[in-house]
Amino acid sequence: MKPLALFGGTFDPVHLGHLSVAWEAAELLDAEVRLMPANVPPHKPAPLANAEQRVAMLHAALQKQGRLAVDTRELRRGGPSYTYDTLCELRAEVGARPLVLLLGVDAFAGLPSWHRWRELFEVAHLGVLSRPGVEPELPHTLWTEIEARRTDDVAELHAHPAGCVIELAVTPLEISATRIRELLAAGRDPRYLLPCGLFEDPALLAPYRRT
Ligand SMILES: Nc1ncnc2c1ncn2[C@@H]1O[C@H](COP(=O)(O)OP(=O)(O)OP(=O)(O)O)[C@@H](O)[C@H]1O
Ligand SMILES: O=C(O)c1ccc[n+]([C@@H]2O[C@H](COP(=O)([O-])O)[C@@H](O)[C@H]2O)c1
Repeated sequence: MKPLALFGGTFDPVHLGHLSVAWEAAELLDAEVRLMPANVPPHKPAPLANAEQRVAMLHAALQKQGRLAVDTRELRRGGPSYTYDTLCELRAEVGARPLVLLLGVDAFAGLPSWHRWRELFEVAHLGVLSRPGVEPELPHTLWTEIEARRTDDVAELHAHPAGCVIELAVTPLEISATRIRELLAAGRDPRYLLPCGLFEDPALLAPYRRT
């Protein structure tokens, strides 16, 4: 069964790095991919753009394509966006359909600090996306947990609902939301780091510009 993959993030703002890796993950895994904005990201300062503004940017970014969608369940749930809770909610909806949690290798390295992190593997597979400029040393506890779960065979992810870890070598794009916020705050125009839909309405990038 075609997996459902969730790519969670703060998306403050969504940028071409997010879109490109999500798109390639959809191709590599032959999966339906949803971008899922966090309400309150558990390990980050509060975003500059509020939930409504971040969703508006995601919709503007995802125009004119049919492969990537937005899932706003964490915003509707409110409170801190613990991924384990989200995946359990999804598991109850999709039955035995394979679920894949997509995350960049920087986020993956921090997994042992996540809420109920070892139980994540019971509800989903993990798809770890390479990210340029980020080659973190994985903590020993994480290695131990993933050793027997690693695979490079996508068929394994289609055959089981959860439990595998696959590395996805995606095209490296050294783009971060931090850098984009810095550029916008400095009055610069990061035109080709962001999806063109974000420039269609000046209100979309207003949270990051100094007036
Ligand atoms: N250029 C990129 N290549 C690969 N993965 C990425 C890239 N940018 C973000 N990600 C991944 O996307 C997910 C959501 O990231 P997030 O929304 O925090 O963006 P960010 O650019 O890392 O933001 P910030 O700079 O504010 O920390 C994380 O799993 C992160 O590792
Ligand atoms: O569940 C957790 O404890 C947890 C801790 C840190 C991050 N996450 C999730 O990881 C995703 C990426 O987070 P971030 O901070 O890189 O935007 C986002 O969906 C967060 O909700 C989840």
